Amino acid sequence: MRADGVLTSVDIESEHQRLAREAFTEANVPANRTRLIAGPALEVLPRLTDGAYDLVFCDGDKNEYSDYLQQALRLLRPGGAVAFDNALWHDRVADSAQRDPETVAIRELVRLVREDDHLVPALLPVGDGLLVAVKRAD
Ligand SMILES: C[S@@+](CC[C@H](N)C(=O)[O-])C[C@H]1O[C@@H](n2cnc3c(N)ncnc32)[C@H](O)[C@@H]1O
Repeated sequence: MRADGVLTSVDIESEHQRLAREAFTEANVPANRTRLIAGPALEVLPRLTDGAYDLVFCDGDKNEYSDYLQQALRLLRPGGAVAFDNALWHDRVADSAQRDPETVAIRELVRLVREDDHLVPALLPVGDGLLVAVKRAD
C-alpha cells in the first residue's frame, strides 16, 4: 500500500469489522489508514468514489461476484486490479457436473472477466484460486 494509502473494508458482519479493527490496532496500523464499513457490499460499494481505488479484493458472497465486478470496474483507477478469492471453488468450477449456485456464479464471473476487453486477467492456482484482472489504462 502507498504511504498515504487507505484500506477500505466492507463487511456485512459488524463483529468481523470489530475483530479487524482489533487486528489493525495490534499491528500498529494508524487509525487513519483504515476505513471499516459495516453493511451489505451491494449497498455500500455503489456509495464509494469512482476511480479512487488501486485494488479491489472480493471475498464476500459468491453469488454476488458478478455484481462486485461491475462495481470494481467503476471503483478502480486505470491500471488498478480486481481480485476474487475462491475462483476455483474447491475444484467445482472446472467440473461441469457441478451446478450449485455458488459454482455457477463463479463460472459466470470468470466468463465476464474473460470477455471484457478492458481487463487483463490471470487465474492464480494459489489456495482456492485467485482470479486477478488489471483494468487497462486505455
Ligand atoms: C470468507 S470471509 C473473508 C475472509 C477474509 N478474506 C480472510 O482471508 O480472512 C467472507 C466475509 O464476507 C462477509 N460477507 C458475506 N456476505 C457479504 C455481503 N453480502 N456483503 C458484505 N460482506 C459479506 C462475511 O461476513 C465474511 O466476513
